Amino acid sequence: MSLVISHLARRFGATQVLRGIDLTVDQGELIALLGPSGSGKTTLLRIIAGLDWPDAGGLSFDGADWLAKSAAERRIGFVFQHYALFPHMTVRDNIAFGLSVLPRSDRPAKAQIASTVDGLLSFLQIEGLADRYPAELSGGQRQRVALGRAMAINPRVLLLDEPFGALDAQVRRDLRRWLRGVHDSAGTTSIFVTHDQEEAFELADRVVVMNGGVIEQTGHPDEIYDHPATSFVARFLGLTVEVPVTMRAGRAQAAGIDLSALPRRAMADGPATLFLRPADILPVPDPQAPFRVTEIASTGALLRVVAQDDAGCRIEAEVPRREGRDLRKGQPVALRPAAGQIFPGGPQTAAVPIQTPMTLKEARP
Ligand SMILES: Nc1ncnc2c1ncn2[C@@H]1O[C@H](COP(=O)(O)OP(=O)(O)OP(=O)(O)O)[C@@H](O)[C@H]1O
Repeated sequence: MSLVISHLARRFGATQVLRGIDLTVDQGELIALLGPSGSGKTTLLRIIAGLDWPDAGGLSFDGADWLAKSAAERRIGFVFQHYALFPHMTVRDNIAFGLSVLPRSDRPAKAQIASTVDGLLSFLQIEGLADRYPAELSGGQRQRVALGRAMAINPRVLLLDEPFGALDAQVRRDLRRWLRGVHDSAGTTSIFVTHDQEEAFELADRVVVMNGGVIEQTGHPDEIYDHPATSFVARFLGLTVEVPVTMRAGRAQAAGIDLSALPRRAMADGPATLFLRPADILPVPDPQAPFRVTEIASTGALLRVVAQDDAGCRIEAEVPRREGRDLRKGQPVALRPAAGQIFPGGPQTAAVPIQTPMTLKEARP
């Protein structure tokens, strides 16, 4: 019972918001749509929900054409960022709502609805809130209730649009774990939208990274983290240090940076860009090195160390406090990246998606 999205396109006026989305979501999967603002995540979710229609492409569930079905016929559960609970109804009545407005022929008997709601209240660990009104709940409690309301109709697919976006960090973390548990026990197929990388990685079975209306990469969180497929994904996932390098006979070279540990790769000679995470760069005191420490600042457990060479190349590293205790401002340092990605092309062209990333971490020289 997969949800199959094929070549989906959507334009609003002159703006092409979705440019050919292909994605298959399997039964029971928890998928995160991750991407910056305006990348088309919500538009895709709304089309799946039946709240909007594409200009081209297909959408089917379990072989049935969903574009020919109304939102109600699709039986989708939807949770929005801003709690859409009915303020004049208790939690119990809010959760019962979806069932109590079904056509008479499909509507369960009152006692059946009450027992479904009791079951959900207990499953979602919100029994104590049953008789409260939304105004008497915290933000986190409201989102639990909103999920209860979405799940009451036993949805084929559960869609969550930044469900925790309006909540503070600690509540978000608690709710994430709670949602993952609920998802696993209920076995629902779920798709949630977020622009929070940590949230996507902690929650999802698979992460779909979107940018400018296309899918840049789909994969298990570890796969995306370790092997970003494009320079966009690399930047988005924190590989924010970009160093121009030259590829020669499969080796990356950059003045003053020790890339000797990097493996030989089957890449054409010429300019390329090395993408590094600040945490993967270790500055090591070395009197011969052309880089000098220009800034050291503590962020708590980590030291943020900036090193610069005479040519103006500026590289920022994050070093565990203990490993960086010998570093001093003005000191010459050699830079030794422990891991990184290389994409062909200089820094200007590195923004163009390239399909052949190079992983330095696991490859052998
Ligand atoms: N009904 C509409 N009419 C015109 N433009 C729209 C409409 N809905 C969305 N857009 C535009 O489509 C683009 C994608 O919007 P969408 O909400 O899908 O992005 P998003 O990735 O969910 O962003 P965010 O994280 O900010 O919610 C934006 O440029 C937005 O302004």
